[in-house]
Amino acid sequence: MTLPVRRSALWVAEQATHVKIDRSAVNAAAQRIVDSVADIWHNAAGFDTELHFCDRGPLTVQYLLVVDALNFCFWPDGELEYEHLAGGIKASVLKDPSCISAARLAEINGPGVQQLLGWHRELPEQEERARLLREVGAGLLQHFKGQAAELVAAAGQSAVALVQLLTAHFPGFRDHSIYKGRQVFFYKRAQIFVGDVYGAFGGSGLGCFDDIDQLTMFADYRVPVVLRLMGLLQYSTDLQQQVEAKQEVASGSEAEVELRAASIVAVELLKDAANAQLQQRQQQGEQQQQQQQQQQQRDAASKEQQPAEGAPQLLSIQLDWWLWSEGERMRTQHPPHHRTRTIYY
Ligand SMILES: Nc1nc2c(c(CN[C@H]3C=C[C@H](O)[C@@H]3O)cn2[C@@H]2O[C@H](COP(=O)(O)O)[C@@H](O)[C@H]2O)c(=O)[nH]1
Repeated sequence: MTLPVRRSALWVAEQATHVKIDRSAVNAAAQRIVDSVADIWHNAAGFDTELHFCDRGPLTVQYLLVVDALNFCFWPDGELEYEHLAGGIKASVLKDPSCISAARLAEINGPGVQQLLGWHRELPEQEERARLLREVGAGLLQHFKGQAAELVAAAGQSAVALVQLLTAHFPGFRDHSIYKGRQVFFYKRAQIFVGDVYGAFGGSGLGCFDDIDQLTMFADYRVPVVLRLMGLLQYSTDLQQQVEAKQEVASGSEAEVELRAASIVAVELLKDAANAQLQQRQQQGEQQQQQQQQQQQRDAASKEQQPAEGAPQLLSIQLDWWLWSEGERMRTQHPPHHRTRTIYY
């Protein structure tokens, strides 16, 4: 089983006119990634357990589904960031774990969402966020005994199956567009939910997925900024002016779809180049070691050149977390991100 995300992103990138991928920048960018791979392993392995509620039990899964049902479009508030979403809901859960029960979610209203986050003013699209949470509560009650952990268990340790269950039962997660007459898929909040469960549980227990490598990066509005600064994405003059002037890029427009698709394809190219460089370093390291051994054992029978043990390979989601963290860290210095009013990212 595979997701339709990569394939449809490639199809868009091949004919994009508003956003181009500069393949000549891939190797240098991959070098930067490989030079900071220790940081990536730390970041990727270490899900941010300070920021998030993380007791490695079913309540953690419930919490992550609520976070990722609301994980979109903070920018109209100007002050609201992802950490306020994740941290605010964590504080509410610590005070009253039943606040995110399916029954409570199925009844929540706009002010109830603001209270769940502990935010000091009305949230952007507050009523829409309440509707999406009611949809999650009703869907969990109807299909999964009210438990997000049951939803994850129903996927049988398959990341792809979990994305399919989410998009089948919860319309708010069906992140797709129609581009030049064809349906193209991003599934950003569905995929990031799987990535978050994987990260929160350290890849074991409810976070164990045999096909986690099938997930793509999460097409948001933060990572494209970083990819463009690394020289991987080039915007048309019109799009560049629109983004820098903080003018909205309409949801479903060709430029918006191309921005998201090019981000997915660029991260795949970056991942493949970085993994090739990691493999090469591993082999060079082994060859140097072997030359030293052969130097010391001049008369020993020459050893069969063993193929390099598979160097640890980077996943798209690990690259995504690193790129996103870079974007978050530098967000006050970076140029503006594109602004699209959407429920998807
Ligand atoms: N591609 C990608 N996009 C991500 C995330 C996350 C949160 N990930 C954390 C969860 C577990 C780990 O600990 C990660 O650190 C949020 N977003 C998106 O960014 C935007 C928010 O930006 P700002 O307004 O600056 O907070 C918005 O579209 C939101 O949906 C990610 O990981 N990758």
